[in-house]
Amino acid sequence: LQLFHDSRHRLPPGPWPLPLIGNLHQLDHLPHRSLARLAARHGPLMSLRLGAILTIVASSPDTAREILQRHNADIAARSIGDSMRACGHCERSVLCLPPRRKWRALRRLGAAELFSPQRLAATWFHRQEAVAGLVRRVSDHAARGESVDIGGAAHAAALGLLSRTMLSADLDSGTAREVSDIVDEASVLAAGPNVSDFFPALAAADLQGVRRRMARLVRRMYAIIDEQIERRKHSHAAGEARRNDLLDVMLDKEGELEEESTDDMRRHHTIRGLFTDLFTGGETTSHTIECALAELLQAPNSMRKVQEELKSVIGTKHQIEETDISKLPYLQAVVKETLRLHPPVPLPPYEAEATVEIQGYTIPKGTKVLINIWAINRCADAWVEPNKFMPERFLRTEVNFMGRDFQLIPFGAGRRICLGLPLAYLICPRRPHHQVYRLHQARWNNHQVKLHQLMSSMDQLLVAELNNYNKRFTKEDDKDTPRLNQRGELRRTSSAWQNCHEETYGCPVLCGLAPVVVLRSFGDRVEVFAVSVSLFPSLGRIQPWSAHDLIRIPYLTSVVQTMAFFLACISSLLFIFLTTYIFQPHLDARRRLPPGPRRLPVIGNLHNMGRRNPPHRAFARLADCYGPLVSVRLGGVRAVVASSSDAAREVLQEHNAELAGAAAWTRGTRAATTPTPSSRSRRAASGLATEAMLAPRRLAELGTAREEQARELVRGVAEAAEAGEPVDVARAVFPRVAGVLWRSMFSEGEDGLDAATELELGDVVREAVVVAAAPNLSDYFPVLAAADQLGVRCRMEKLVGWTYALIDRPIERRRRARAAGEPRKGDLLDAALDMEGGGEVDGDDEGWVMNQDTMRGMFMDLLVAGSGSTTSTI
Ligand code: HEM
Repeated sequence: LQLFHDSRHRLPPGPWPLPLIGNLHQLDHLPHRSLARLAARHGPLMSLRLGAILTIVASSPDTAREILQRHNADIAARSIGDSMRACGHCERSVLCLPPRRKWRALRRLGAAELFSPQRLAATWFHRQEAVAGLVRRVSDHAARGESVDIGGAAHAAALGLLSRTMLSADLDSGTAREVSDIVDEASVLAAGPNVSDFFPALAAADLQGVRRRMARLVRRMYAIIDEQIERRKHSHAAGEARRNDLLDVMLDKEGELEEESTDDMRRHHTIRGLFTDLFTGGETTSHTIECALAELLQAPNSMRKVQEELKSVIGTKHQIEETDISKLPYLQAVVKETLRLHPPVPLPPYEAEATVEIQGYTIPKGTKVLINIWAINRCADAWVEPNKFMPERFLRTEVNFMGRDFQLIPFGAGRRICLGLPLAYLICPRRPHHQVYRLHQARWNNHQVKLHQLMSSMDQLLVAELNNYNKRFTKEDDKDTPRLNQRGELRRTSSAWQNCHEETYGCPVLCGLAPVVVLRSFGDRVEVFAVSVSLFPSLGRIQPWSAHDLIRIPYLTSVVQTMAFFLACISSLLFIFLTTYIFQPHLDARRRLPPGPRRLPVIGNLHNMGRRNPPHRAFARLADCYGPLVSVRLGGVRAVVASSSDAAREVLQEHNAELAGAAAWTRGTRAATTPTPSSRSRRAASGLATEAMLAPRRLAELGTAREEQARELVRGVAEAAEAGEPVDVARAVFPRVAGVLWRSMFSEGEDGLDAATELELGDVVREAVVVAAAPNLSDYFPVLAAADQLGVRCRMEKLVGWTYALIDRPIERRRRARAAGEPRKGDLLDAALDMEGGGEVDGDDEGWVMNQDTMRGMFMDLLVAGSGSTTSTI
């Protein structure tokens, strides 16, 4: 139904979604790449359904400009992943907050206290120290001929730098390691696919446990930040000098930024939120440094040019100043080219806060909007050989990443452009050049840099996971099984493996959905490939996984397994549903039912009903073949049709006591607001109606009103006939009949029901008759009734609601008149009000009470049944 709903909007083009999963099957472990491939086929503004979420993806500089510049006022809110809701973090995170007062205040604070030119100038020595420490570490390793985990070292240095800038102090080594681990794990959790993000209705269940794991990390991070806050408060209390850093400023402004709270999770929540975001920002910087070095190691020419530039500008100087950066154009070009090819945030997610039109297409309010920075930065129209690492391209162009040139937006653009851009701008160019310079001096042999050592420290987690797979899927005592050790190196346990060039692991679990990990060894070099065998064809192909991609294996698996679990649940339900309907005809055949046509599985005899003829005619034809008492199966409902006077007498006279219940198949149209009438309450209501409305005395009293209505009807028809116009008899008769019934029930004339309302009442009652008589899937398959696929109950509810509101008016007026002591009118309404509160409550479902609801139901039934049948007779 959602897909049907989408097709009615003028959405941008996109791949055809499957029911339930939408286009999820077309995404693989690197969604920005899969989306870029799809965009090449469907265009730079593309719509998809990711599970239940309508998503628009912008993949070209022009579409990004439209969204982040022209429509930025309407598309500036974040689409928040479920993991970010852990411990309410999204309510205090500048990353997630909607673009309103608090978000503006936090951004202003960050911009003024951390990233303003004055602040950055005042804190240059912190950066100098952090970089010097990193360089020392790298050169020590290099001097000893040891390999270095550059990602881990760069991340530690970035965190050190951030803590010095925010807290004017280093975190102790244990805490720094813990923060680094938390940030690593949190980034993986937040970036990994999560079923809750694609099916928000399931979010409460947190099926993959992502929110739970994130909550543990957030709580730990908040505890570390709280510790720093407490320390600072003690130092203030002890009269130590203020440091005027971000923490001091935020403590001063805490009163303005948050309400006082005694709740432990809400204390200092603004400081906790902002500091957590800023610590997380450090990861992007180390990722960039790592990628720049990885690219340089694979491009000897570029490496040589950087080294020569450094030699000529820096010479024998041991320390490099920030002012030197402007004299190093080639190094700057290397950083820009790295950010172009490897943006650390490739798909920032937004949400449309209003419906907007872009390039003639509609983006409805509430849609998720993804800016595919990865695809935009590689746009073939903007760049020559877009996938090649060519820093030289930036020596010839003024293009910059400050958010104005939309062909290069690694930091995003518009109102939500990266908050840390000024800092990142200063530290990114410095680090690679320090490292390259030192590596060169120490004659570091780049053969020693193994692929996995360039991974960030996140890969430890992956290695543990891979080992888990190995343990689970291979025999523990199998000596031939190569294992990855904790440092990510392959342990070769036998000579057989030494000679083997390819080995495959994995075993099919749950519908064959487990990943198969393939390790290839070429002499010294190890490459890791993964193949995922799944129900989804696009996941089934073999894909080479680079070191960076490797981390995604467990996450891809978890989402695929969760999806598989759901598919298994849904297919089981479908299986039960189908088998029930398939076997029902066989069960029927074993009972001594009246004769009837052969039933088909699932639909039973629905096909015998014909598409055009009304059911009574179809049943009459069946009676000609099978006799006056025919048994049929209408979907899931068994029915017996009586078609002769004898059969009717047996049903309506002899067995009337047992066969007087309402047909089961009226369930689908029964509006939720209508109380289910028990047979006793129905009997009571019909007794009341016969006595108070249809008694000869009462009918005689209303004779004049009926005659007046008939005269008006004839007058209307005659006028139309004179003018030569056709007359819709049903439309003319319905309001008259409904009007007569209204007067009989409530004794109200023009004063109670004016001509316009009478006409509307006629239309509503007429529509209710049509809706109730139309075929409805819910009547034939009661298990589907809750879903109301054809929307029949929903339509009926609207009509019933309108009529109930109308019926309430005379009831209210009469209550007031009776309270004021006005004389009784002796009509059905008076009789019903006399009985109010009375009834027969005997505990079982046969009990009933006369109350407002019973009255509404009774009056509505009389209106629909009375006017429907009378009009069709006329
Ligand atoms: C190479 C370094 C970095 C890159 C490439 C980068 C990239 C990005 C990108 C693409 C966004 C999303 C922008 C959008 O939604 O349009 C972002 C947001 C953000 N970044 Fe960075 N970033 C880097 C470094 C940093 C650093 C060092 C910090 C802080 C210490 C930081 C803090 C933030 C914050 C707080 C936001 C959220 C802004 C908001 O939603 O209002 N970033 N970054």
